Amino acid sequence: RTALRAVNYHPGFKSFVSCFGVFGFAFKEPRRGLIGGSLRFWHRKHLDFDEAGVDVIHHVSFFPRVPTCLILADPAVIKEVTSHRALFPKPLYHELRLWGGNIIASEGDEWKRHRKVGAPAFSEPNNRPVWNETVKIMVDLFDNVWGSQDTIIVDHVVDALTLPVALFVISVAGFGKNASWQSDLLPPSGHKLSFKDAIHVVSVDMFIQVVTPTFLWKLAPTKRIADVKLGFEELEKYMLEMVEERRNAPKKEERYDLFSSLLDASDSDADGGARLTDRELLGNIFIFLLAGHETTAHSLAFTFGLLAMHQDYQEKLYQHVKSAIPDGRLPTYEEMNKLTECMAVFYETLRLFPPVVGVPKVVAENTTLVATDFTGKRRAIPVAAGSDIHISILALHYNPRYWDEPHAFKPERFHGNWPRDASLPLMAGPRACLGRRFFETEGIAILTMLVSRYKIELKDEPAFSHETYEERWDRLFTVKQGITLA
Ligand code: HEM
Repeated sequence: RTALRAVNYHPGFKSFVSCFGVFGFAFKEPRRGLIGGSLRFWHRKHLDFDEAGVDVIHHVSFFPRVPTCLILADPAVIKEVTSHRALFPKPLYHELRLWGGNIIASEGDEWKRHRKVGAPAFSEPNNRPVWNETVKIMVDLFDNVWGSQDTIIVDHVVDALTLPVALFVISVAGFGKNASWQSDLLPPSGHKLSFKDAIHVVSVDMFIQVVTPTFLWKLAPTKRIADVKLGFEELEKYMLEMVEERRNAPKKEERYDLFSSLLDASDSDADGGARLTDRELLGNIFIFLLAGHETTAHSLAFTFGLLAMHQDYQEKLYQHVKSAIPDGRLPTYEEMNKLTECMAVFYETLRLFPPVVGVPKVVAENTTLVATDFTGKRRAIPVAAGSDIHISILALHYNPRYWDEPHAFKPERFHGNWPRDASLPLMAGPRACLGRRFFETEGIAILTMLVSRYKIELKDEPAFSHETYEERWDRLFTVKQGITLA
């Protein structure tokens, strides 16, 4: 009652266990009144807001504590929150400080220092190498793995295709770590896991490390804990090897990639500029590797699924790619801006399946947010210092006030004029995604190359031959919610 009074009895929903944080992830499926469930937003999309008649609602829960959380799907209110970083900072994301402080899991001056080190590597001159490396990785896949086969059957699109591609691209373009389909999918000597498997285990199961007490972690009494522990140990070993290899490499040329910026900042002889400790160096290597491939891999997988379900659109995309790059040669970085249809397909995929479904903020000082309800009335919602805010990217992307037929796949809506403030898969304001252009560059290169050579279809399986379109959609797009929507 106190929590409800604090928000002027503004509409919303309550549950015993919160939808957010570690418990939201532990109990994912919502149960009426009892469990909030992190998947609530996936199931409900914009429905809670439709029922409330306004695009700002509250969530009150009792466990693990009694926070008042405002959930936002209103572009104007979201803009207000994302553009005032000091008034609405990010929580610290302790779960993501596994090796040390880093650019994603930090705030204030600490974040400024990390951003100063990382940002230059994402400026325009570094996009061309991202494109060129992506093209090389795709050519290696086509020529040396898929070869002359007419039909390639991929049983698990993320594991076998999009995850390795995205990991290879960030490894090579961000860290100068050479990648090849022949060697990188198996553990090299001295390792028990491949680099891909080590980072995958950690990204999927990092919460196990967070919730396991230290003595149990050391003992690793169950197979699950032992597997995750091995993943952590192996990933740390890979990261330390990368650091050592680059530090000991003869200086043949000046490099300006992300890894160089991070290493320079952690060099004890470095004078001036932003500095990183050794733990922060590992913290950032981990977070850039993670942020640089996990979201991209799942977005590409959803894109291929959507194109497989919409053959008409895939044909349109194919014709577009053929007219932009007519003679079947490899696409060049200069041609990227011509590939507008690929971009529209990505934006629409990210609208329907935003990898980051919501972004948390906290309220630093007592303030008031003003939302306009569906009858046009302005409502002032008081928010006390210490309250939580959750920007629901999912609800925003399915908001029928901004998107016509929000559940339909219609990439054409991203040509011409579209409501930019209602599409925020990469967030906005000073804490917006640093890798936006990196993702767009690698994504367009991958999509262009794949659709120009292959037609993406769902595998014919007799067990599913009588499925309706809706049943097929549900089977194909059953989501899992880890650190990203998968
Ligand atoms: C589909 C692809 C991607 C999506 C949907 C995405 C989404 C996001 C979102 C929503 C945030 C804000 C998170 C928050 O405030 O809690 C973010 C931050 C960030 N992303 Fe991405 N991202 C993508 C790709 C990438 C790539 C490829 C990289 C690096 C190569 C990257 C690096 C980062 C970094 C460093 C931040 C933190 C920025 C800061 O706080 O200063 N992201 N991303």
